[in-house]
Amino acid sequence: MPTAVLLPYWVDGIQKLKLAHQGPEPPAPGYLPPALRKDRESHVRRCLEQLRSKEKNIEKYIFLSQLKHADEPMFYRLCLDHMSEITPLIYTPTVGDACLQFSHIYRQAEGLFISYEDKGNIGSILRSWSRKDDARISVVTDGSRILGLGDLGINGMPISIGKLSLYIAGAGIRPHSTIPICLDLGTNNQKNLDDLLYLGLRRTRVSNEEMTEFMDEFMTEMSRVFPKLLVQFEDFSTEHAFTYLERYRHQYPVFNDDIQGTGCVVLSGFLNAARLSSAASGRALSDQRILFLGAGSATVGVATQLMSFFTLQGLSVEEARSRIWMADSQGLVYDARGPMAEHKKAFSRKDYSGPPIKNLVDIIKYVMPTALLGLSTTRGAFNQEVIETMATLNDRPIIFSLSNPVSLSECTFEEALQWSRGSVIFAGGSPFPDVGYGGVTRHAGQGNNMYVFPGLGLGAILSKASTVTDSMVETASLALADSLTAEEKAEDRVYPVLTRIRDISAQIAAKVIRTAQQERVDQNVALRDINDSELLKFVEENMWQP
Ligand SMILES: NC(=O)C1=CN([C@@H]2O[C@H](COP(=O)(O)OP(=O)(O)OC[C@H]3O[C@@H](n4cnc5c(N)ncnc54)[C@H](O)[C@@H]3O)[C@@H](O)[C@H]2O)C=CC1
Ligand SMILES: CC(=O)C(=O)O
Ligand SMILES: [Mg+2]
Repeated sequence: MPTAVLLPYWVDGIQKLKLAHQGPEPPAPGYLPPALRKDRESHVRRCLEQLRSKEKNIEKYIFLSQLKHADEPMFYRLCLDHMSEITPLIYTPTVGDACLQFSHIYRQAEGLFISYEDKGNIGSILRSWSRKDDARISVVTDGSRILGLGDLGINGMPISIGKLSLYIAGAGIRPHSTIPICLDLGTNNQKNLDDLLYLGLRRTRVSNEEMTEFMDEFMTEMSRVFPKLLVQFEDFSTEHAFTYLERYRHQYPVFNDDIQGTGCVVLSGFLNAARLSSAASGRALSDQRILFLGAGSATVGVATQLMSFFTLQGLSVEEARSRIWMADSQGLVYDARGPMAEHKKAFSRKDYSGPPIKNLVDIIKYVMPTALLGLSTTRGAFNQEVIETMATLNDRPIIFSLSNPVSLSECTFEEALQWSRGSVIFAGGSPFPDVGYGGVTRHAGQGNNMYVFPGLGLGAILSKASTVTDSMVETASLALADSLTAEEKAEDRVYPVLTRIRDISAQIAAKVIRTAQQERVDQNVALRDINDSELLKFVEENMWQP
């Protein structure tokens, strides 16, 4: 089996990467201990035993990273066979710690680092990637807003790596088709700048103008060197997230995971939650009142997706907008409050002009929300009083505590259950363990974009979409919402169980391909002529198996 170990080497002072294969393919018998020559299955158990022997999650992360380098198929075999155990170790919450400690736990090259000092020369750095023709998807971060942890600079690389591992595990994207990229445009994180082991440029972030010049060169060269590449922007700080999505989305196949992926996954969970709450209250979907805590890129992405869905249900744009309220660190967002960032304006309330309402309980009493969605990076923001107030107002309050990692979640699943006396319909951004309540095992949904980006990406890649349209994103959301089984519905789940991710990704991908066709952005036109079941089969057959 080939393994994807990347070894750095230098030509004329420029670092390049080459794939090193560990031993011949397949390994010559002498390289393997006798028991392994016949029996690979026992090695699965051996790897699992080694993983489980580590006490700290960060040690498990390091072990898994090294396993991926040494024996990639085995790493993905473990991911697929033990999805619920491994995902929190390679993704949120552990990936948050891996980012915080990246410069200290760094062992070997993985992915591409492109720094501001490479400006003018970005094309040659990209051309040093050894599998250019295979490249299909890249996750690109500039490390400026990693999860809710803020500006981590080059230490953000594990987020690109972690997301791509989920593309491979969750949707069967071929490992050698993925390129994790971290852009180093400096960092304003003093702790990193003072850290002698910090691996990035030791400078504060470049200006907006300098960044835009850099990004223009980067995107131009990316499309030249990797003409078939889909780019996922990840964890850019708020304004840059919006700016670069808008700047490139009509020119290249790109999407922003935090804006569009999150919008997509939260709409999906919200639709299932609204169905459950309506069974208790009889309230129509269009009568839901949604309050967000946090008014950043993720919140605006979700609010935009909800609004678009409500208009499809027959509401006017203004009626749809009127169902949505936002609160940020200064309280309720409303026009009369004064100047505000551009991205908040579309959802700033025009129907309130009193004094600022800063306290969340007061905001809830004013808005009377049926759903409270947290994307505020503020642990404890949904305290007992907040949840009790929501439970007083609603038979089944919808409370999604979506900030990552767990240490920044607005509340835990257990808190939400206890304080609402079991009535809550809950999802968290990170995984929360099951909780026994009233003699029943309750399951927290994981409202995380990881449920949709693998399938959305696979659909875009297989259809060879020239752009990723809003309708493709919306299709992915509705496909996920529709994917609940009868058993999952009976268990009050708002997202499917994670172990079904491959099936779900296949369904999402097939529907995304159909939407790409309807919008005529598909370049793989041969897929237009096959029926739905053939299309699903085509998708499944194209999923890489470890
Ligand atoms: N579950 C998921 O799939 C996703 C979760 N997220 C999480 O959402 C969080 C926010 O992400 P972005 O919107 O991209 O960040 P952002 O930086 O654009 O926005 C953060 C917002 O939170 C507000 N905020 C900060 N402190 C607050 C407080 N004490 N009270 C009320 N609001 C406060 C800020 O004013 C800002 O509006 C992060 O923790 C991130 O990990 C982001 C994307 C996807
Ligand atoms: C999940 C994700 O994309 C985030 O927390 O930023
Ligand atoms: Mg993100």
